[in-house]
Amino acid sequence: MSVAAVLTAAGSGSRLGHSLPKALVPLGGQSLVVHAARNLLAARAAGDDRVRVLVVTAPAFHLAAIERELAPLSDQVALLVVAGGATRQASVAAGLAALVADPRAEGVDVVLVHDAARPLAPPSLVARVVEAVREGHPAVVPGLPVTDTIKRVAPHRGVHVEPVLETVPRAELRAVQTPQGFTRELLLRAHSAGAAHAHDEALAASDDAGLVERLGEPVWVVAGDERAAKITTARDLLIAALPTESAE
Ligand SMILES: Nc1ccn([C@@H]2O[C@H](COP(=O)(O)OP(=O)(O)OP(=O)(O)O)[C@@H](O)[C@H]2O)c(=O)n1
Ligand SMILES: C[C@](O)(CO)[C@H](O)COP(=O)(O)O
Repeated sequence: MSVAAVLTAAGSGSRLGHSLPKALVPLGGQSLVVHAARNLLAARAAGDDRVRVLVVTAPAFHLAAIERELAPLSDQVALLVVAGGATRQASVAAGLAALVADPRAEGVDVVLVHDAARPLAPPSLVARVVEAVREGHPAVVPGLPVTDTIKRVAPHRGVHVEPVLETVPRAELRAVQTPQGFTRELLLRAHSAGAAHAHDEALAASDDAGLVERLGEPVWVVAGDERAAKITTARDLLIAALPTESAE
């Protein structure tokens, strides 16, 4: 029994507007993908349960660069870098295909899926997700309560003033982060069932738990962590670079 992680790093980072693909953009002297990988590998769930196989999805033209970045970690973990796909879902599917084909993943029964775009997700969050899966929850996501009031609208193309349909009860909402954790069997089944839509951005699932929901299987939420914020824009990168009080 052991844990593997698929670390998605194949996005271009178009909204970040950097000359490098987002995963290779530096933050405090290390690239985002190295931060994310180090935090995954530092996590220790109960019983020294930790990530023993790491599959990283990379932009096809930057495979070698991502491999070079992560090479220093190869003495801590069985490491694989594979080309991603057209969508995040397709990239995760490519990572899972590489995982199941690798003999080093034979004993893996829990798989995490994590975004390099969330480089500062702390090891304690990773361990919390693994432990919730081990406790018998086959699909687990970290989530934070939302602090804004959320309204559902009726968007119409080309119309810049949108009518509100309703205010969604905020107490029921969670903003979901990564890493998300799954039993290997369930994650493979969810991706297999969703494969037909994986390459279409409009139809692909925006997270892996969404594919599990489409199967009709339950998904569970554990407490998220503000440090796991997603870096999407240049402003997010500036905020991530601010000193924090409680580095782990
Ligand atoms: N085809 C894709 C698209 C995204 N990702 C990964 O999925 C995570 C979340 O994606 P996002 O933050 O949207 O990253 P980008 O797609 O790179 O950003 P943008 O949409 O601004 O181009 C990131 O770690 C990204 O590298 C991926 O592996 N393969
Ligand atoms: C997986 C995710 O990070 C959970 O919040 C999010 O759905 C990724 O979305 P993106 O549009 O691919 O950044």
